[in-house]
Amino acid sequence: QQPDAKAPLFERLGGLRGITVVVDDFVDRLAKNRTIRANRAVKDSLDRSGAPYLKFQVAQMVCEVTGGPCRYTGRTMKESHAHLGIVEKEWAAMAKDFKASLDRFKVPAAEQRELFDIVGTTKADIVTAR
Ligand code: HEM
Repeated sequence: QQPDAKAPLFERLGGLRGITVVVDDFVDRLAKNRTIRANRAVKDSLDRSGAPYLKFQVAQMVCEVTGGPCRYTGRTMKESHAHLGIVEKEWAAMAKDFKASLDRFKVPAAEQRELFDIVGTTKADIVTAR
């Protein structure tokens, strides 16, 4: 028997402790990423609204969608990204940073895949330009 294999993804990610550590690292990478910062609207928004707010909202969302006890209260993905004109190559850059953060904190491949499948469902609402 492998009881852990059936635990909610939230728990397999280390709960809020694990999730907040990964999200903290991820948002820092994203905010420094050259491909991401080359998008003027994204750069201005990151510089203005700041990482702490984003970290809080993203962690809250990841907690909820992985089966944790949180309730996401932020704006919808469409509302918060449509004005940014995010393109495919910026999504790819984000995905790379995301993986780097998950790797850094040794999240196993299966959990990474599961999490990225969930995150991927937001893509159509986030990548709205070309
Ligand atoms: C290329 C990919 C992405 C970029 C460049 C990006 C950038 C941003 C920026 C700049 C904001 C602040 C918008 C504003 O306040 O004007 C934001 C908000 C947010 N993003 Fe993203 N994002 C990306 C992908 C994602 C993904 C994949 C998720 C999670 C599935 C996500 C979750 C959020 C959340 C929860 C907020 C806060 C919403 C609110 O203000 O209530 N983002 N993002």
